[in-house]
Amino acid sequence: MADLASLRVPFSGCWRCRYLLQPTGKRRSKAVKRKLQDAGEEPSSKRLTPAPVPDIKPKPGKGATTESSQQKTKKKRNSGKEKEENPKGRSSVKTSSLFKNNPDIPDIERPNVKQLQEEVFSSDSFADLDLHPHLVSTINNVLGMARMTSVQKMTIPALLLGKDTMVRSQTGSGKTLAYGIPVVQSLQGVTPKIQRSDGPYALVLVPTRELALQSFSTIQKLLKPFTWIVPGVLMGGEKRKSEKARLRKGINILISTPGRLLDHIKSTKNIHFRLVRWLVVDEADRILDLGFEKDITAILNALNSQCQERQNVLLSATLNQGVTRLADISLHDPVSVTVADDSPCNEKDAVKPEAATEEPRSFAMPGQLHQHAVVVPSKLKLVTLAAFILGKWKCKRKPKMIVFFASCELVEFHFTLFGRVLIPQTSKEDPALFLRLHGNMKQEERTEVFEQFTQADAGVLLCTDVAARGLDLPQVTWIVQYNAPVSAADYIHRVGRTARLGAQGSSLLVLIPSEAEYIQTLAGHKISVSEMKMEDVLSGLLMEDFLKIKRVENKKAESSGPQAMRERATVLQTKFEDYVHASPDTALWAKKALQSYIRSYATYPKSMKHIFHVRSLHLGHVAKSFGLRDAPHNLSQQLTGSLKKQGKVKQKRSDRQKKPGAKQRFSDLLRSEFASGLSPKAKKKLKNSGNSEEST
Ligand SMILES: Nc1ncnc2c1ncn2[C@@H]1O[C@H](COP(=O)(O)OP(=O)(O)OP(=O)(O)O)[C@@H](O)[C@H]1O
Repeated sequence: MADLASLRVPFSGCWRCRYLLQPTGKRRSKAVKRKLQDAGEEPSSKRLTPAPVPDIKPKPGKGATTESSQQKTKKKRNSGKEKEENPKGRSSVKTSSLFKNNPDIPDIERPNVKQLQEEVFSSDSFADLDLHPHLVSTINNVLGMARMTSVQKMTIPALLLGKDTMVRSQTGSGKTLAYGIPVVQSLQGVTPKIQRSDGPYALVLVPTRELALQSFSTIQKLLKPFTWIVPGVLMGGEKRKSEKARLRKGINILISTPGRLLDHIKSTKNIHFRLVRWLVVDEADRILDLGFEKDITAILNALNSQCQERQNVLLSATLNQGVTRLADISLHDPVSVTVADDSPCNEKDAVKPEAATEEPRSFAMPGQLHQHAVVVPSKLKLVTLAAFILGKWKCKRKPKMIVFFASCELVEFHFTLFGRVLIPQTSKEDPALFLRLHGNMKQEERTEVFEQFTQADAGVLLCTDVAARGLDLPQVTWIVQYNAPVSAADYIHRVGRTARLGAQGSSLLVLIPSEAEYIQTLAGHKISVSEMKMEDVLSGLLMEDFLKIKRVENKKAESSGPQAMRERATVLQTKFEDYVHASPDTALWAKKALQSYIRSYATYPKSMKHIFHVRSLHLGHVAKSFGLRDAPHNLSQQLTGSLKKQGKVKQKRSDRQKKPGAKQRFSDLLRSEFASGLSPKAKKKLKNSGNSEEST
């Protein structure tokens, strides 16, 4: 695949079981349901006349030949696929219906919850604090800030008193300065004056490289009048050698990701923590969770063995009382700063062991954030996302949008697919910035993309959760979650990339019908999401001329309304499918992306499996959202094969004999996917009824 990094692109419980186990005709819930088909149209499963389809020529080449032979075989057994005779009498399109045999979309009622709100700004100015006048003037003149935010007003005095502090306040409320200002204020007053060669006085841990760079930049600005204090950043992906050299020269405020810091602790002689007075753990719930446990324990051991007296600060928008459980952080008589508190705990509870397991029920959400969810059948997911992006790009004010995916592979797939399929169709005069960011990219590229998106007025950033925490990307207008997050906390951090510091922002969560219950889960955390109708998103396609169907002159009137919208969605889907099936390589590439999706789906925590379970997925339908015309039949082998390659399914022979291993489990999982939960008997019945999986 060509590297497209720099492309500029112009431009629910039992219900689920019923859907999987019953033929389409019987999929009729008693609950009030909305149909995809509008009232004027015959029910999809009964429609006999083929729907009008676009005039798209198959791509030439090997893949096209393969595809057409596949299609020939399909024709015999397939009653559900649409085809159309073009004027010359040739069958031109072979796209299965996007709008047939989909599960019903459950009605979503906006949950009646009152979100926790914070007052973002206080009425106090930085000059009201007992800060060095040069620091105040730097805040006022270099950073351009006069008033403190609420979290700053509450946190800075506590930290200036030397207290250990746990800080929770909503995303985009100014927590970086809430710790940055007291650190700088205290270090500028150290006598004798700090020397570069002294090494670290403050250690700031953050979860990602981009956040490390961002926090470094803020601290650097604050240090403008105090040139003798040297800040520095360590992060994976950079040359170790140059970092070692910088460490040797001396860094007084050290900002690092845990992994990289541990790397240096193990391998760099010149790193010591003898003078450390501050330990700041930003996004502490993330850093102190299981993923970083080993690293963080080793770092804290190194710290504890060298410095006894230090002030500890933990911060996050989703800080919970359990964060100190996994790490040996001995907070001494800590102050708990919570700007909007809904938890039953009071300040003292913050350190009580029994309170440590308690998850706050809810977290504050930005007041100007408008949250939406759209429920879309799997088959229509891809076109809906494309329609949403295209629709927003047509608006007068171009969007600055972040789209979250579950894995690096998914980001790469959609980045390339959208780039290749949408670029040639959109205006050259109005090119959109289309970027991607994920953990498998080289650091230079990550930094470049981060800076490019930061500076852009408009653009679409496709990314993983690497961009979910802490990043302060200015003027982001839309957050799209194409794959649901694994926790409410992750949801909050993702949407928190917009509507920062009182600004307006919107978010869209894309769910398939079996995931609709997730909206109630969010409501349990006092997160209120309103429904956006799929049809409204798809109707944006009516503005796209490149999706217009070329009709035979005088033969048929231009369709309008829902019918036209469906036709255009089908044209767009066909374009994606044509690209994916243009060669065996692209088809394999799409299958791998599909594998990645299924793998990521299997990683939802146990507590969420009733909503997100691979068995709820209909592989044939999901395949469509990867531009694949049918469910790949060798996916199981490919998946286990690739896992084996990665060494993830290595087992001793004796173990394999004892119990089914990862390979077997994955294989079972996917076999159930192929069967969509159907026993061979039920499958036969379904086939006889004319609703075989292949026809969906
Ligand atoms: N007192 C202030 N006045 C004006 N702007 C401020 C003030 N304090 C911080 N900001 C700005 O607000 C934005 C958000 O700040 P910051 O990134 O520190 O938020 P955060 O609370 O750490 O967010 P998250 O929880 O997402 O990490 C930044 O652009 C920052 O420069």
